[in-house]
Amino acid sequence: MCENPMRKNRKFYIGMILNVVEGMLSGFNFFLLYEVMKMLWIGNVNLSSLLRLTLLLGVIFVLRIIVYGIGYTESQIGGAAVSNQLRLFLGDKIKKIPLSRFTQGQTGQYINIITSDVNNYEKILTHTVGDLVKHIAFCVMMILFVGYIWLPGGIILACVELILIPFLWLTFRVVKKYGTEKNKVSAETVSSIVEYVTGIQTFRAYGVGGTKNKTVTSDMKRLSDVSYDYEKHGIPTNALQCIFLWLGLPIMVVAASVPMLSGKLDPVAYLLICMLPMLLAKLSDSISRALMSYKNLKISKDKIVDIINEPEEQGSMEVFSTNTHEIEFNNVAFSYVADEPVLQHTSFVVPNQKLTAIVGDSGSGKSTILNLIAKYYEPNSGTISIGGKLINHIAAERVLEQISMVDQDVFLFDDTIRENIRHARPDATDEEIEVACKEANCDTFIRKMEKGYDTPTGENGNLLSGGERQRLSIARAILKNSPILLLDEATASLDIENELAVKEAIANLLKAKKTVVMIAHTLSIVKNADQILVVSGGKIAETGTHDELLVKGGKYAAMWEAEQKISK
Ligand SMILES: Nc1ncnc2c1ncn2[C@@H]1O[C@H](COP(=O)(O)OP(=O)(O)OP(=O)(O)O)[C@@H](O)[C@H]1O
Repeated sequence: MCENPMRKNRKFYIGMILNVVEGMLSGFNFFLLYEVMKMLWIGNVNLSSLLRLTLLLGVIFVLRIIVYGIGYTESQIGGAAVSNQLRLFLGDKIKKIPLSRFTQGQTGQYINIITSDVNNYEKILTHTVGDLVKHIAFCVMMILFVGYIWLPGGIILACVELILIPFLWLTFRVVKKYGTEKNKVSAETVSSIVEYVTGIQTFRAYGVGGTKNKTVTSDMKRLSDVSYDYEKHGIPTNALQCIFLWLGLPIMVVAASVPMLSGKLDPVAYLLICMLPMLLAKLSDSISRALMSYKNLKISKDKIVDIINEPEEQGSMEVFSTNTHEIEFNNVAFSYVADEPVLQHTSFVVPNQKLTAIVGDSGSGKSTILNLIAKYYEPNSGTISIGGKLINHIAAERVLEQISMVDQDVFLFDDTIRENIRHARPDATDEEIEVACKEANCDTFIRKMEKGYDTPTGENGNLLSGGERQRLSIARAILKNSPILLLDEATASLDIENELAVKEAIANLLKAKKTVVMIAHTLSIVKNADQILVVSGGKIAETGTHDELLVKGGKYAAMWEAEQKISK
């Protein structure tokens, strides 16, 4: 991966140089036009010199087409290559940003930056900058031409151009203030739209879809308000700027009339230099618009730079391997949100190749413990070690190589069943995938499907039932065959048939000798665990086997009793 993903390439610079050349060639036409008009005015029309000038105009025209064609193609290819390299970089970068960033309402911002901001940046490279340098080159040629035929006229035009500076400064202030706000609100709107589309089923079920969805509608209203504000504050400056730029015309008409009347300026030159302020005003307007959109698009560039500079997950990328795989929490404290502790002074040991179950009230921090083992998050204090080695200095990617995770939210890619399972071990053969599926109790339902293992799962597996998705994730864990297994048992929401199939699949998964940490939502499933941790109030309240905990008569015993009453 390149060091600076926004680095421009040779093609881009060639495109820019050719844009300047094209602008200058356009301006060169004035010199030739002037000569033709002079010839006509004097009445000294000579066929050979007329043909010579026409030929020159033709050559310039052809040259312009060639330069434009090559310049346009080069800047398009160059700009697109830069944005492509940028997209690949950002895709890789997202992988390294700590997971906690994605749970702080930043998802919409990331989506907005990677999609629309990168598109905007591509537009700067492929269009805005090219148009800008071309217009500026044309403008300079026009001023030089007027200066060539009447020096004070060139100075007048250059001064009129300088009027642009204070107006551009004012416009940039508006763009900075309202453009940045618009970009921020736009990112928030994307977040709420993503949430809306993801949860459309729930929204419909509760009749809060469409305009009744307050979050989406209020975000859209805010976006429309901030867009309006942005335009509203830009219009007066633009209008004033246009008026001042057009002042060049009367000034030139009056100023140039003096040398024209005294015979120092020929009427053809007078006519031409009186017409050019109009063209210059139009051109200056285009320059100002291009600069404004450059400034606007630069907001997108700054947002991309923010992602590029985001701190990455730290940790050694060296292979993480240990002889044993016991897991130890030593005085761990953790909170998702500052000052709202989820775990405090949490210490326990998960023995090597034994089954440890975690039970506790909803929201007590069970899943958080698994998230910390998998290094999805870092503890605020305390240490976590695997096989006697601290994991805080190891890259999450390396730790995760030792872990298989089966949890309640099964994520499936919009791909075939076979390829979805292969993600667990990319070099697995088709036979190995099928063996894993048999163990995970999914081979039968897969084979019943028309395309078998080549059946698409749909976006996030929406063509499969909850139980089928769970079993596919168990198949992934079996295929990965890693020494540590983190399991969030969640069969409560399944129908009886699926529940039995998933439970059988889990039993098969547990047959292999592994260090297993399993969150159990029903206690009957953990009766035979080697160790049970009871989480309560952000701490490990009790530890022991099922029998030991019943004898203790504490929280576990009370939970067991309650469950027995319900199941009677
Ligand atoms: N990403 C997050 N951002 C902020 N708070 C979170 C996040 N995830 C969980 N929490 C909070 O942390 C606490 C512990 O959550 P956790 O998911 O670990 O509980 P749990 O015991 O696994 O619950 P359950 O049994 O219901 O799945 C809860 O109060 C929850 O609201």
